[in-house]
Amino acid sequence: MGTVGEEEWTISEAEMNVFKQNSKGVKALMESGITRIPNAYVKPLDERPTKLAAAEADYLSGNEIEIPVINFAGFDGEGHAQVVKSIGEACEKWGFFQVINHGVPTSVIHSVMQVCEEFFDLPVDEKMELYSDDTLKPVRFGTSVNLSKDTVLEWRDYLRCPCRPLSDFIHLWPAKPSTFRELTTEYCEEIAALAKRLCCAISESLGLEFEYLYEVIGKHQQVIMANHYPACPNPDLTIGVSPHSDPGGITILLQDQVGGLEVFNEGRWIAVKPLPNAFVVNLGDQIQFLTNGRYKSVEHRATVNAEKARISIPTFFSPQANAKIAPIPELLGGQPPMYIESIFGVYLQRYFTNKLNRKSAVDSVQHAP
Ligand SMILES: O=C(O)CCC(=O)C(=O)O
Ligand SMILES: [Fe+2]
Repeated sequence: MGTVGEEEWTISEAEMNVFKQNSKGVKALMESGITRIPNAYVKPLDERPTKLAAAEADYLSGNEIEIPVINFAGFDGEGHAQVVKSIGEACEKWGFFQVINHGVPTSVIHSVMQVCEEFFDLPVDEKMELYSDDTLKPVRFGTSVNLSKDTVLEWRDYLRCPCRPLSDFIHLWPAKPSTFRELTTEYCEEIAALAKRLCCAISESLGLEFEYLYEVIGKHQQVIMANHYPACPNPDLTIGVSPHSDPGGITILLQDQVGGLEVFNEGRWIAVKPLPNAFVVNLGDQIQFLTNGRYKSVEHRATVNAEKARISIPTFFSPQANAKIAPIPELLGGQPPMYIESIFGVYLQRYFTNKLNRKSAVDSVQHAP
């Protein structure tokens, strides 16, 4: 271990080698002569993931606060109204929930997790064939968030694969592991079916036509990401993914059992406890705009871990690039719209060409008070 100080983190050569092995993107940067890497991951004090006192106290007392867990089994039967009600409450209070008994086969879940793990385990050179630091390139292997804007790097590598229309993208997906395309396609189809049902449930909870949000969000862009957070020599000084809200419509995230995802709620960071085979569902910025702020996109972040690498696999569902997004008139309830109309593709481009910065993108389309 190197010397860990409050403000500075000097690392030994051995640790340096860990950096190089762990982050393939960083390896590429170093080879290109960038020298700021040794301290590149050390966040300023106020951006380190120290939990706020209240949340710490809850952990210690065993009185853990948890995001809602929705049992989706009742959705197609007698429990329908109750499921819709619980989802509505979770969206309103949290913007985040976990879903169990969701109908996606366990075998499909295990296969995609495994094949993503195998992808990250491939030799560096093979992954580097897909490497790009251009955040507008659809299929890519990358590191951190936006290397042209990040002042401190984030401790993660990722693989991004758009899925719709599949024929436009599948040939660009990783060819190795050899089962990647087949298993990921199967997973994408299952997740798409779940996304449709969730969009319908959320629409119903708002009193909208059943397929309203499916039509605007659920049936258009679908992008699967696999995030890989290597074990980190000093997890308190850095972060896997900085606080942000997702820019799109809804996100359905699969995570392994390591843990690290945290949600900002009532001024505290709440850990999302991994549940086997469950999905974490969260609302993106477009839902906040469409509902005039009744349902909000919620900030979340991923912390890293000293012992274990972690994988999370979010799938993002978003409107068409040319969709005009504005508060739905029937949800205004006599209030003025809080957001100006925006074109989703323009919003997204702005989001991805800037540094991840909490909810600053949302502010950009907010009406002045
Ligand atoms: O790894 C996680 O749990 C969160 C990842 C995330 O928020 C994202 O990729 O947008
Ligand atoms: Fe996210």
